[in-house]
Amino acid sequence: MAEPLPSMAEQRGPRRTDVPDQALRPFDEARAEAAVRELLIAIGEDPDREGLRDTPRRVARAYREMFAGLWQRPEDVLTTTFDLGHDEMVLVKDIEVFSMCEHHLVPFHGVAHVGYVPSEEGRITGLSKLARLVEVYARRPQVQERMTSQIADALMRILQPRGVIVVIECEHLCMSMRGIRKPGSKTITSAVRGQLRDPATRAEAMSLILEN
Ligand SMILES: Nc1nc2c(ncn2[C@@H]2O[C@H](COP(=O)(O)OP(=O)(O)OP(=O)(O)O)[C@@H](O)[C@H]2O)c(=O)[nH]1
Ligand SMILES: [Zn+2]
Repeated sequence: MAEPLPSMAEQRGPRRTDVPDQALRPFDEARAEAAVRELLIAIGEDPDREGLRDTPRRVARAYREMFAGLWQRPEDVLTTTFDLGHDEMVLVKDIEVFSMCEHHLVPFHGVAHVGYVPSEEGRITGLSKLARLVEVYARRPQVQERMTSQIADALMRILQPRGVIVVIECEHLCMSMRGIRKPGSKTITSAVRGQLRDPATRAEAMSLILEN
């Protein structure tokens, strides 16, 4: 007989409301594997049948990759900056995003648009770094609203631009493949900081984002 697992009540720690910016501990592949094996048993499957034998290991590795953002800091990806003297808006559109809904641990995916107005000195970053920043926050258990504001706040803090706009459009599979089952619905979130709050600048950014 397998040892009974401790009840959820026994396993729960104190409730915390803050979201840590970093992983609380290193990734524990053995624990992830054991948990997936346990999940397969819980859904009535045989984790020892041929097709499932390697699944706990595969899922553990896939989770390590999908949640890799927990071990990354935005400072580490926004390293390359240049003083180009360009002080007009820079916008990178249609950055593909895959994240995991923290309520159901199923994916949500879509696109992110990230724009900023550089500081007076025109300090800018590499364009790919904006996409890397999106990845840092997407590869975590997330809600779309928090991911949107985390990206905006990290850019403001590290690059110190005059303003930032982040718009994210995603389909949540927890609304498509289960629950309410509404495939195709899109959730749009935005976070606007600094000078981009100004209606004219914001409208310019939004028209660039929405035009095809
Ligand atoms: N605001 C927000 N809600 C989300 C996000 N991802 C998933 N959700 C919602 O989180 C909610 C969780 O609701 P619960 O009632 O606790 O869970 P549930 O019974 O599985 O809910 P249903 O999905 O309605 O079946 C659902 O309404 C989801 O649509 C997100 O990124 N942002
Ligand atoms: Zn969900």
